[in-house]
Amino acid sequence: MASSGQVSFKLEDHPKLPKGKRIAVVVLDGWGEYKPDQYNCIHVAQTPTMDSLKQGAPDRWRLIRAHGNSVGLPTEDDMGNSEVGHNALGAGRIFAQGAKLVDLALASGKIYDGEGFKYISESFEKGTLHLIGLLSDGGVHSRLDQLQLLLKGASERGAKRIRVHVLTDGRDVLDGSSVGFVEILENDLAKLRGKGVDARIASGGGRMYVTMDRYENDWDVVKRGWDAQVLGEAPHKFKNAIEAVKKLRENANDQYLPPFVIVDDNNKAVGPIVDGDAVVTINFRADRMVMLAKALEYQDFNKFDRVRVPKIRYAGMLQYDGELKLPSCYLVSPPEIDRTSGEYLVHNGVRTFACSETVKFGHVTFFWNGNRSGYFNPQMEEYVEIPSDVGITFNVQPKMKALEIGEKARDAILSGKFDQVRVNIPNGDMVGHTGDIEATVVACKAADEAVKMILDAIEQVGGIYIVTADHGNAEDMVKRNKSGEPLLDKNGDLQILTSHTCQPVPIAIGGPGLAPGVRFRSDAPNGGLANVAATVMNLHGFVAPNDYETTLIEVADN
Ligand SMILES: O=C(O)[C@H](O)COP(=O)(O)O
Ligand SMILES: [Mn+2]
Ligand SMILES: [Mn+2]
Repeated sequence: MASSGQVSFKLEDHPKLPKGKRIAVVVLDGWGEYKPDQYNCIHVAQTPTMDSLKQGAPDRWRLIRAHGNSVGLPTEDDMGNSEVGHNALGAGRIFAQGAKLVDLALASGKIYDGEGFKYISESFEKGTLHLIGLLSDGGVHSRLDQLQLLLKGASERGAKRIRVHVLTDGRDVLDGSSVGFVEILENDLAKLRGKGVDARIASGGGRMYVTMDRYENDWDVVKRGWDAQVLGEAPHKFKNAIEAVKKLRENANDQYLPPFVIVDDNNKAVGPIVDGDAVVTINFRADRMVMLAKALEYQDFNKFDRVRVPKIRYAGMLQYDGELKLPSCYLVSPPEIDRTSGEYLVHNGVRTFACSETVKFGHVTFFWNGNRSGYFNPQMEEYVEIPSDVGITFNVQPKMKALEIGEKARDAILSGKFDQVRVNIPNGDMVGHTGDIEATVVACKAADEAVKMILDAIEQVGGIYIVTADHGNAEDMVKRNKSGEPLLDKNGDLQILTSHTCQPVPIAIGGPGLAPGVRFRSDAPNGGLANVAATVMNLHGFVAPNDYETTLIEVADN
């Protein structure tokens, strides 16, 4: 049996469950369970397939935890997200995630002792330190308090000139909150200036329009950021970032603010990135920083014309891709997510097909495999990416590519070439993030239709399905007070929730191939996403490794 290093990947046979079943693993992105009211788009939408799973078999449907400590986040107030959710689903264990690792490194001061910080600090004497990243307290990609600590720590350790390139959020936090975050940052920078550090905001833009694209869906997004951050060029110029964000918000929401640069009295950008500077991308989460990391680090790069490629010392907050070793320098070591279920299964003869559309493709591949790009074994795996629509907000096309994903999965199941067919269906999440309730209802219906296609195929081949989600989103579209009542803003308008939630997510198993007596255990009430991998391994006829979180199922004797 193949093994890597000291690790044996051989799995024990399950004492009761057979091998060789075709299994569909369906992840509905952003599909939580919440009380049925008009702001619960999953409830409002027609979702007969998901409804039937819930109503049909009480011991084969349950809820599992998908937020906070159950996915390795710092606190129980942290909502789940795709990275930590798919990591837990794929790896079967709970790893302290980037958010937590950065917290610890900042609290202990170890962040400043590492190679990454030493490397960038060589630029502090003569160059500028640039910090680029998402400015919010969402805790999904980055956190404001971490940026604040880093600003303080770097200036105390010799950074004399600092430029911050902000990406406004409104997706993991309320739309409109960007102004407040910029104010807090400006305040901190003013304090640093009081101490003799030349610290300023240099550029900005909304995260979905500037810099934070993912999975190479639209390089123009990264180019817009490059132009502003590196070249100091943008269609909008302001003397002051608070004024910039307030003004640009008149025509766009936080996620989509156009790029701007801050200029001096001579209309000259105050902080382009030049030779000798240091750059840190402050996001800890990988997917939406990898593209910029490539642009900053790669000599050979042809995704857009960089015009000028400054010789910089660049470090990521974390290393974003363990396989590509990108970026090569980083401030905090990423979680070491090893021996994922995907790796075990290919070593045990399970042929795998994984598919989503571009915006979620890396979720069922890269995140699922522990932030690792590529195949474990190309002979055993096929990953299919359906191109996402480009340049639109997904409330315009709420059906997205759900049916295409359903078709690809169906064909893969019927082909007989695969033992596991794994998909992510993005609609509830991607449309939920737009805050458009009507469109999110359409999105949920489309996702449900895709699930039906997959379940029908499983029915035809006598297979097994396992349907779950990575975190909540579409099940609650408003901000609420402690008793669950929707909150209004100062104009009396509903406060729309564009972000994820802390709600649990459903998990259902079934299909004609499910052995009689298989049911969810009643003694794992706190089960979460990390328990799914052992469950899937069981359904493939194997016992999960000892250190995996326990399985959710048992086989009752009939
Ligand atoms: O990156 C995003 O789109 C959001 O910040 C989080 O959404 P995801 O975790 O579902 O990808
Ligand atoms: Mn997600
Ligand atoms: Mn999301």
